[in-house]
Amino acid sequence: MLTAQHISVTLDNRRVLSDLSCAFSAGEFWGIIGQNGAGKSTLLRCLSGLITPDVGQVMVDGENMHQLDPLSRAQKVAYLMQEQEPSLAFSVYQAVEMGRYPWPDDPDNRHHITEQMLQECRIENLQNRSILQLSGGERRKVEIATCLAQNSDYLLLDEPFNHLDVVYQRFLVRKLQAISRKKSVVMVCHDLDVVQKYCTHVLMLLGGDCYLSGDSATMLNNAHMDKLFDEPI
Ligand SMILES: Nc1ncnc2c1ncn2[C@@H]1O[C@H](COP(=O)(O)OP(=O)(O)OP(=O)(O)O)[C@@H](O)[C@H]1O
Repeated sequence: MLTAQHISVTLDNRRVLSDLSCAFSAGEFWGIIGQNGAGKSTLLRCLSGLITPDVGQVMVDGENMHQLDPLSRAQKVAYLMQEQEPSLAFSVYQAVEMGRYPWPDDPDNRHHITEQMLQECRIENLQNRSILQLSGGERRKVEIATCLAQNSDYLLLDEPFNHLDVVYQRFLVRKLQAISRKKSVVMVCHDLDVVQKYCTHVLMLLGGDCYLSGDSATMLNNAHMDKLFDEPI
């Protein structure tokens, strides 16, 4: 289980998250929703171990996330950032292969998994291209394939559908749903229809120390939506 226990985060002297607790288990597909600036990405950064909360802790399978070495952490948790700007001219194949860095693969196995991921994510036609020369959607597909190649138990995805066409969005959400039957998938998503249709659980960040979480059937009602967005949607 991946848990945040009473975490508070301050950035630039502003309290962004306050006394937030949540828990994510295998077999669950979580949608994190909230207004712009509510702290969704900050929470994912905390859960991934990239930033340390001022108060509280993040635990993964009984261990303190911030006491794990980077490789052990990456074996547990894969994190797709909201936006990533590549600066080095790796090929698509090399970029996806890097997802395997936490694991001591032999070269054949690494090659096999990389090829498989390129195919599964429908990007084998891009494999020799430089990641610097891809369109926004193509690059997003590569970032997703890299994340999935990591094969971690917990997938943290910040707006994974950014830049993707509608067909690929539908393909991806179904893929994430299938993955979530064995692992834990936690995604920040602004598309409430997608969250309603596919997520088993929802975490709503309402600002300050106010948040709600539970199964999506209970959470996604009009009263909660009005609270979340301060006006009817
Ligand atoms: N590095 C930083 N330094 C200072 N403030 C930051 C930093 N990163 C984020 N913030 C602030 O923290 C708050 C939460 O940001 P965060 O990116 O977590 O929000 P979000 O809910 O993911 O928003 P969005 O839906 O717009 O992506 C915002 O007010 C933002 O301006």
